[in-house]
Amino acid sequence: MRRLTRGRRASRVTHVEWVPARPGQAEEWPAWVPDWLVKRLRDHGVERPWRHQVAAAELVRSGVHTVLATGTASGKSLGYLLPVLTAVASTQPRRTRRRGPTALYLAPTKALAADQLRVVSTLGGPEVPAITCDGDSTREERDWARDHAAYVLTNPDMLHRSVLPGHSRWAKFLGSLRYVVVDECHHYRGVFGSHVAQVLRRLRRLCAHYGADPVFVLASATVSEPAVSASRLTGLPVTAVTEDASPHGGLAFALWEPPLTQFTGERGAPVRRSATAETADLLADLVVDGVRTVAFIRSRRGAEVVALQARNHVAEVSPELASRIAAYRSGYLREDRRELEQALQDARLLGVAATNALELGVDIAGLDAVLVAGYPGTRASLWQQAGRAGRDGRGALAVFIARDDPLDTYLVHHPEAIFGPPVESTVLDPDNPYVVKPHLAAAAAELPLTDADLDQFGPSARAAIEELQAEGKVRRRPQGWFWTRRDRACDLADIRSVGGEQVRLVEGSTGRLLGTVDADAAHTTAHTGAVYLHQGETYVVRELDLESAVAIVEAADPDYTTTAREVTDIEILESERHTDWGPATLDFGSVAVESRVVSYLRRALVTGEVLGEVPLDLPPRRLRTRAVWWTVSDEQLAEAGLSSREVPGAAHAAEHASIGLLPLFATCDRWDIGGVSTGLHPDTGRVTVFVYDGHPGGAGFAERGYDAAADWLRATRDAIAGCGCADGCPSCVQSPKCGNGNNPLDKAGAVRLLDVLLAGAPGSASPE
Ligand SMILES: Nc1ncnc2c1ncn2[C@@H]1O[C@H](COP(=O)(O)OP(=O)(O)OP(=O)(O)O)[C@@H](O)[C@H]1O
Repeated sequence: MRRLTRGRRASRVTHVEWVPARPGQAEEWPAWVPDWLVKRLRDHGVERPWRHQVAAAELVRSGVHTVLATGTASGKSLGYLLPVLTAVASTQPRRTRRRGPTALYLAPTKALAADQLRVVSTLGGPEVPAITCDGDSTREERDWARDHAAYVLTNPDMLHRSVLPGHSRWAKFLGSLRYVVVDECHHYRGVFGSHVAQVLRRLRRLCAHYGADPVFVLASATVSEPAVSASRLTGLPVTAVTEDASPHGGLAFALWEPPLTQFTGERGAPVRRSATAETADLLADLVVDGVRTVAFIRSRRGAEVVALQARNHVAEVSPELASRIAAYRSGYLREDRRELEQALQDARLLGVAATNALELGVDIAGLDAVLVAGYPGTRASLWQQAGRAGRDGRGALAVFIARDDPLDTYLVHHPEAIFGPPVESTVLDPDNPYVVKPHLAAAAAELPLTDADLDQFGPSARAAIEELQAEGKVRRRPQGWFWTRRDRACDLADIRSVGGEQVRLVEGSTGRLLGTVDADAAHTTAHTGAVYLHQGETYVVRELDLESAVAIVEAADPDYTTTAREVTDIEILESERHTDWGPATLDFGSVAVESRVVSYLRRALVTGEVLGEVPLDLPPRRLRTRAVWWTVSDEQLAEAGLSSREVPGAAHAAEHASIGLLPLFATCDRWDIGGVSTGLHPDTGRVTVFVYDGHPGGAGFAERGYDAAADWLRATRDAIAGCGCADGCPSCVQSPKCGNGNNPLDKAGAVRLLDVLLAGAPGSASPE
């Protein structure tokens, strides 16, 4: 640590948190855990369970829906495996076995389910017949899963497309279902989360039909209010276990802010050295010192650049050492991960630059340091990555290196947001009518939908089923609503997409179909000239043809990235929730948004320097969604000393920074939300700043913004005020996707505007 911060670099470390080593708190095995299971666990080095594992296991065993939200590698799996394996195991000889209780395990990725199968097979042995069932399974494997398995590992996609529509073949399995395990449940957020929430409601309805009422057990990263998110996801009351009793080694966790350079960006704003360049330097230094390090970078291209630069730096000192740095770029293949773990383990490799692909399911012992280049989007991910350091109980180092955006800047200056109690919550809206509707159709195709069923699908279900009826997709008969078409109802919902039409990505030189992208997202990510990342490979879009819904792309290796810029108008349709903050107002409700991509910006990959802006001619898109918005009165503007000429720049700057900071409170990506600000909005008659969900029907992010508004806008104010630049830069108020070229922006005005807004917010000291 000391060596890294020598000389000029000292000022780049904004904070070091010493996380002390903590001994584990073990308990005795619950009396109901069978001896064979205890023996197998002991054989695998688990002498006794940690306290939180027993707490969760007892709750689950007694039939309470439970979410286990403890730290990375705290042994969450064992917390649910104890009761689940105990319940579904059978000691009868296999041939004479009758179908006993079953369990279903859901993972967000196939790779994670495959990894979990190894654990379950090892612990469950012949007593628990287990198998994965996913898109790659053969017919024989699926048949076996249905007819013989006690523990089936799958994913929500497979449930949605195969298991639920074909439920009659799964009748015995579903009728015997005792437990549903939802692993890494913080992944089910935003629109994807809303879809999975509906898939789980369909699952529960079919289980009830076959006479089962399974207990749900969820595992989550540490987030705020895990029980609330888990309840929203499952539609059931859920109890949380959050106290982590597993041991960990000491960790020095440093926060790092790259220095300003002599480069200037848009409107003469100072540019910071890129997180990528800074990370490459740190990785090189650590490797030279023989420190086993993994650097996490958001994009695959970035990971390659970091590995290459680190190798070049190290080669100046020792060419031999340079070959012990690698980029991790082989997707999710398990063999690759195992090879990498092994190479790091036996020190053949000393430095790895990896994407988040490495984040889940890697058990690397003996990692001395972790570098995290840029906030990985959620605090859960940050800890998941940093938590890879020091797994073997020895002291370790983690460094978070800020990129130049408002959230990263805020974090390096506000360590409590990383080390204090979590404020981020896993956000999803199970009642999004755009999501509920296709799932109701799928449910009606599975079994006729009754009035009582509709209640399970939430408050928007009744209107949705009536729409489906008007469209002639379902018909009402005495037993309920039926699906009337010959096509598959489940095809109406693509649970990994946000809805709407799809644009195909076609490689021009080969005619190969690479995949699809939502038409709406195509405007911002697959426009002509865009650098497009697909499964880690880089392509440049030669042409986006919206009429035929095709983007022609070519593999390429450009040394720049692109960012689309759009302009937006917004209309308030209805305010659903309202609060007054003194003379200021805060609302949440439905809005109609019209946006148009007008150009794209090219930025150098390594330095982040702006290379130029290219105009685009794309049609406007319309979106009905939800937004949070605030206004202040004219008297408050006067109090803030803002003249009518200054108001638009102040509001615009506050809007940009608030979009940047919302992901701290709601697990969303900056790209999932948008904003609009105006000095005078026709629907409010006042200066108004909106932040909206970028998906039809909303995704829950704006609502979380409304609920956490005082903390969120206070953090926004502090992020702007705390940035070291003079007049605004990408680290505070400039936004890469601003369609107005970041003009006008008034940094100082934004702080004054937010101050008058927040004066009447809850938790504020009353004005003197
Ligand atoms: N009571 C225990 N005693 C000793 N080792 C344990 C105990 N419980 C779990 N382990 C070990 O700890 C490691 C991490 O466990 P596991 O993968 O279940 O954690 P997790 O919380 O699910 O991790 P992640 O954060 O990656 O989701 C495993 O190698 C497991 O065998």
